[in-house]
Amino acid sequence: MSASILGFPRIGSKRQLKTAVEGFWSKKISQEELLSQARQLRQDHWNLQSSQGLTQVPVGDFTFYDHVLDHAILFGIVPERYNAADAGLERYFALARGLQVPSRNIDLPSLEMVKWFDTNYHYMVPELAINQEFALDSSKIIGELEEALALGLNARPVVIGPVTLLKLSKTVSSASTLSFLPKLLPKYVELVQQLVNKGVKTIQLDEPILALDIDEETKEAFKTAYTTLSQVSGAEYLLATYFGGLGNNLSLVAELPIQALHIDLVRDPKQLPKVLSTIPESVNLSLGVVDGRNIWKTDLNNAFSLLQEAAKARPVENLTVSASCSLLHSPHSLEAETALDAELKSWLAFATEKVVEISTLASALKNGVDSVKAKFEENAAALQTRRSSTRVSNPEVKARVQALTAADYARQAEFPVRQAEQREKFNLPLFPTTTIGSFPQTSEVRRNRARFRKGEITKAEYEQYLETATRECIEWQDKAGLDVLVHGEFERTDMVEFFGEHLSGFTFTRNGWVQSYGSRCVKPPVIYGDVNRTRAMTTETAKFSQTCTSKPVKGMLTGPVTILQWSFVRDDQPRSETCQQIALAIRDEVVDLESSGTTIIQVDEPAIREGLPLRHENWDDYLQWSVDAFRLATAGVKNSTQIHTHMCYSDFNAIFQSIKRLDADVITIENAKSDLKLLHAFEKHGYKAEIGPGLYDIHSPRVPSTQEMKDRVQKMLAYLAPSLLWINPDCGLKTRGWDEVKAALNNLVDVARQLRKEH
Ligand code: MET
Ligand SMILES: [Zn+2]
Repeated sequence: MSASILGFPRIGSKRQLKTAVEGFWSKKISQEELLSQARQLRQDHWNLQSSQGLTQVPVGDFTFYDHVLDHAILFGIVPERYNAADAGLERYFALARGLQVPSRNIDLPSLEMVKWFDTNYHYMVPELAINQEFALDSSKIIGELEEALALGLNARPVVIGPVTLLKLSKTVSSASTLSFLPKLLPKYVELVQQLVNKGVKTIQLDEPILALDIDEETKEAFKTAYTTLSQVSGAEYLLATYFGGLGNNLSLVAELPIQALHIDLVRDPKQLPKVLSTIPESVNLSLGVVDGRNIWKTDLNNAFSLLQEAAKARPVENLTVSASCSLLHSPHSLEAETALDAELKSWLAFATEKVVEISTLASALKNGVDSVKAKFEENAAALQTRRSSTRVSNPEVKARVQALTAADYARQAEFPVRQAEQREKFNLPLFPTTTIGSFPQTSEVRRNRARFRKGEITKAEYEQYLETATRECIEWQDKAGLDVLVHGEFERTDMVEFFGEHLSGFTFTRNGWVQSYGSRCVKPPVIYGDVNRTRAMTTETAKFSQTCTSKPVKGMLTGPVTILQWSFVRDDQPRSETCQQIALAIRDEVVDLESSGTTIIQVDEPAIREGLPLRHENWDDYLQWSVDAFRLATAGVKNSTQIHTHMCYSDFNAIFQSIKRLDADVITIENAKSDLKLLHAFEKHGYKAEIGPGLYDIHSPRVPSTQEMKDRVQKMLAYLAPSLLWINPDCGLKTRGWDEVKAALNNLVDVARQLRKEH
C-alpha cells in the first residue's frame, strides 16, 4: 500500500523559481545562486511530500524552464545552430527563449512552443534533425537523484516515455518521428542502466499520449519500446497515463511488460472495472483519484469508494493512491490565501492540500476509515456546505437557462440579409481596416492601475486617466485612417479577469499561480457558483469611446468559451452548463451595448480551439455546446448590428464547420503561420461571411512593410472575394510599443488604400 504523486509544481510557494530564473537572466544573481535556490525548492517539495507520508517522491519533475526541453537535452536533441551558445545554461535558455549576442554574432530564435495536451502549460517542441544522432546527457536527472538519495528519500525518477517524447517532437524530414525510435531506444536503455546502478528500483515513464486516439504505428512503437526496456535487468517501470482514460488503448497496455500502471480516475472513473479485469494482477496500480487539474477539495468518500473497488480486486499492497496527473497544473498551497473568504477557502485544495488528501486516503485504505475519521468528517462537512450554499446556486439563473428556446440561439435573419442591412448602415469602404482590440499596455498604463489598486490615486483620477488614454488612442486611429476603431482595452489586465470581476459566481486568489510556460505563470479566476451579470460591464466605456470619433468603435467582449477555458471551473456541474450561464451574462452585455448605441460588437473566442477534447469521439459534443454558447451570447441583437469574433493560437482547419456555425458577421483570425492552408479551408468549406485573416504577426517587434502585407492580401485574394476581406493585424497589440504599432498600422492603412485603387 503506497501513496505518491507524479510530479509537484516547481515554481515554489512564492514563485521563487520565477524570481530566481528571471534574476539570472538579468544578471542579478549568479549561476551558483540559481542552482542553490533550485536545490532548495526541490528539497522543500520532496520534504513536503515525505512529511505527509507519501512513500515515494518523483525526481526529475523540476525544471528551470520546461521538462520536455530537459528531455531534448537529456537525449541530445539539440539542433546544430544552438552550438553557437555555450554548453550548459546558456544553450539551455537559448533553446527556451532565443539568444541574441551581436558581439559574438549570435542571433538564435527559440524552439517552437505549443500547448501540453489540453492544459494551459506550454512545452518546447524537440526538433529532430534528418540524421539525428542521440547522445545521453543524464547529468541533470542523475544530479537530482543523488540529492534525493542523500536526503534518505525513496526516489522515483520521472522520465517522459520514448513514444510520447517522439510523438511530441517534430522533424523536417517527411518520415514519422517514430522512425527515430530504433536510434533513440539505446539511449533510454543506457539511462535506465545508470539509474538502476544508483540504486533506483522504479522508474516512472510518462506516456500521456495513451489517453489519445493512436494509430497502429504508435501501438507497434509501444510494444517495441517497452519490450526493449524490459530487458534491462533490475529495472521496474511505472507507466503513467493521464488526461483521460485508456479507452481502446487498454488492451495494448495490458500486453506491455511493465510492473506498474498509473491511471486517471478523475477524467475517467468508469475505466476502473475494465482496467481491473484487463491489466494482469501482478501489475501494481497507481490510482489517480485526486484531481491534479483543478482546485477543488476531493470528495474523500467518493475517492475512497473507487479505491475500495480496486482493493476488492487486488491486494492493497499492489495499489498506490495518487493524483490524476502531475500537480504541476495546480497552484502551490492555500496557505497564502489569507484574503479569501473562509467558506470558499474551505472548499479548495491546492497542490499541498492535495498531497494531504492523498495521504489521508492511503491511511484509510491501509488502516480503515476510522483511523482518519475526523478528516473524512471535516471533508464531508465542507463539501456539504458547498453543495447547499446559496452562494453556489442561483435559482434565477437556473430558471433562465431552463426557459431557453431554439430562437435564443439564432440571429433574426440569415447572414446575407444582415450583411445587406449592415452595408447600408456602415457604408464602409472596400477592404475595411480594423484592429483586434488592445493597444499597447505601456508601463504608464500598468503604473496607473497599480497606483489605483494601492489607493495612491482615487477612482475618479484613475478613470480620468483611462479616458485620456482611450481618447488619445481613438483619435490616433481616426487620424491614421482606420475604418472601424477600438477603445484600446487599457482598463483590462487580461481578457478574463476584467469580466470575472464583474460577474457573480467568480472569485480571485492572491497566489493561485500556475506555470504557463518558462517563468510565466497565470492566476486563473475560480468559478464557484452560478454565473450572473449584475450590472453592465462595458457600456460606459463604449459610450465614452463613441464620443471621441464619428467612425464606429467596436464594443469588445471576451466570449463564454474563452472565459470558461481560462478559469478554474466548477466540478459540480458539466462545463457546458457553466458555459451556458457565462453566455447569458455576455448576452446581456451585448444587448446593453447595442441599446447604448454600439453598432459593432466583437466577442473574442481565442480559446475555442484549445478546448477541443483529446479524443475524437468527444469532439462533436464539445463543438455543439461551445458553438451554441457563442451563439447564445451574440444572437440577441438586430440584423444591422455587426457581430465580430476573433480567434488565434492554433490550427483551425479541424473545426472549420463549427467556425461557420458561430454565424458571426465578421471573423478576424490569426494565420501568421498557416497562411494558405487556412485560406484554402475557407474556400473549400464555402465560408460566406466576412473575414480578416491577420496581415502580420503581432508577437514580433518587427514593423511589416506595406509591400509585404499587400503581397499577403494578393495571395488571399486567390481564395477570398475582395468584397469579404478585412484588413487587420493578427491579434491584439497590447504587448507592443506605440512606435512599432503606429508604423505598422500606417502601413496597413496604406495597403487598403492601394488595394481600393486596384479593385
Ligand atoms: C488572445 S486574443 C486577444 C483579443 C483581445 N481583444 C486583444 O486585442 O487583446
Ligand atoms: Zn488573439
